[in-house]
Amino acid sequence: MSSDAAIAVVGLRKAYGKQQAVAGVDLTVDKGEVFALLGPNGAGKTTTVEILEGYRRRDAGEVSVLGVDPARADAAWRARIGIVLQSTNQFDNLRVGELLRLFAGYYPNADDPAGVLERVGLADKDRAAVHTLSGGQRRRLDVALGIIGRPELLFLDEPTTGFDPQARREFWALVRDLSAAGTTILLTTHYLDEAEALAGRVGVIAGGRVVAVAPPAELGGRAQAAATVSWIEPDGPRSARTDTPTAFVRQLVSRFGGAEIPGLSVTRPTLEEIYLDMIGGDR
Ligand SMILES: Nc1ncnc2c1ncn2[C@@H]1O[C@H](COP(=O)(O)OP(=O)(O)OP(=O)(O)O)[C@@H](O)[C@H]1O
Repeated sequence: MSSDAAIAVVGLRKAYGKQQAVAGVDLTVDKGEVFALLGPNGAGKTTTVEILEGYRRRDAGEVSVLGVDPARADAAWRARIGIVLQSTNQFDNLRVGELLRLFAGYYPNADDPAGVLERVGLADKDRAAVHTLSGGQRRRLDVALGIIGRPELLFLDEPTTGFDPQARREFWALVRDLSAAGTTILLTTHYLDEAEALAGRVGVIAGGRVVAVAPPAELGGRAQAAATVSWIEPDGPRSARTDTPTAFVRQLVSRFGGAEIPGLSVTRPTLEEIYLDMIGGDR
């Protein structure tokens, strides 16, 4: 397996009784990459990620995470990865800053708790009890707990569920900062715009297998897909699908005598359309 890979998976399989949750996943995530795992409910994303995190045993396959098999990982390896877990209410009675300082104590090279609270937008909640946080604030605290140990590799499982639009944008900026600082990030999300905004590559899992891996702009031949040109004629709106939108628009321009073409737009299929096409057979 390549030494440049933060995560390398070959032939991963896991069944729960008769249910084959992961049916031969191959996956490589390079160091420094932001990789988004997409897939419908029940596709096998969480099972795959939990195996990578060392929380679940696999039935078969080779797995290397930061050069170590997570099934045999120790505390030193665990300190190098960060996991943003779904919230638990185990620490509800602690104060936000107190909880973060407690977690910082578990890591050999922890970040500054006050600085981390600032970065996740919770600086003013240092003394608030955890149970008083809103859903979105609680999720930001989960992120703070995931990054306090300065992880080399960060797992983010549906990190922005419950965020308002502004909080999502702020979170995206935080992910970009972490990425710019060299953190490798494996993200699972159901938000296609999130994958498109953050990920260098996306992998689509369906039926326990990776069915496609590509940069978001190229997934499923998106970059080459036919374009739709839309405009408005005096008697109503028109649209046309074409492989040569530039030539098509040139013709329109000459037909409109060089004047502005009302309502003109040229669009390609969205990532969501391509994705829904791709998983269509699995729903
Ligand atoms: N602990 C378990 N016991 C039995 N079956 C399980 C268990 N965990 C997951 N499964 C099954 O394995 C399959 C894959 O589940 P998994 O949670 O990995 O999917 P997912 O892609 O993360 O889905 P979602 O998007 O809904 O989170 C599903 O059919 C699920 O019902």
